[in-house]
Amino acid sequence: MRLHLCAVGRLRAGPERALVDDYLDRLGKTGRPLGLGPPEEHEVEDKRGGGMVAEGQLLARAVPAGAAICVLDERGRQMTSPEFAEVLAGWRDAGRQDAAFVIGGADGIDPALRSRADLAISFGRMVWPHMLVRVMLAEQLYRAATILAGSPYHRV
Ligand SMILES: C[S@@+](CC[C@H](N)C(=O)[O-])C[C@H]1O[C@@H](n2cnc3c(N)ncnc32)[C@H](O)[C@@H]1O
Repeated sequence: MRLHLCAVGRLRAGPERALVDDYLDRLGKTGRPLGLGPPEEHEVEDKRGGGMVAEGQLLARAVPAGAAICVLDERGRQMTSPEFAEVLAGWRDAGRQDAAFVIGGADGIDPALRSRADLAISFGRMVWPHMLVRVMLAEQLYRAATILAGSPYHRV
């Protein structure tokens, strides 16, 4: 199952870019024998000031047809890392070819796209900047792969 990180905004060179690259690289290596990955990033930018709706349309185009969709949203479900790993394994075992993880822009994720999501997850009730959410998502995807691989990276 390919993993797609679909996000508003370009992550330029800097600490967040370096962290995302590192976690996605590790995820690619750990996930391959598990049938997870390779991870791909899809960055979208609406230069016409169309706001959340225009961003939602660009994000929707970045989501592959038939993909399981998980939106990142502070109002979503808070889950443990092993629970998140189980969700991924469940989608993979159900034969999903793609899973897309969607991070919105300053105004959040358009309800039209949100309503198509299989899952909405929250990294807590506080709002985080989208670039930090991308780092946290990359880390949690890598962590999920290590949990499914039985590696000692994740400790309770
Ligand atoms: C700056 S936030 C926008 C918050 C916006 N006010 C809203 O209503 O969604 C940008 C994106 O980061 C993600 N995000 C921010 N905080 C989050 C959290 N606590 N949990 C999950 N995702 C979060 C969401 O995808 C959000 O669309």
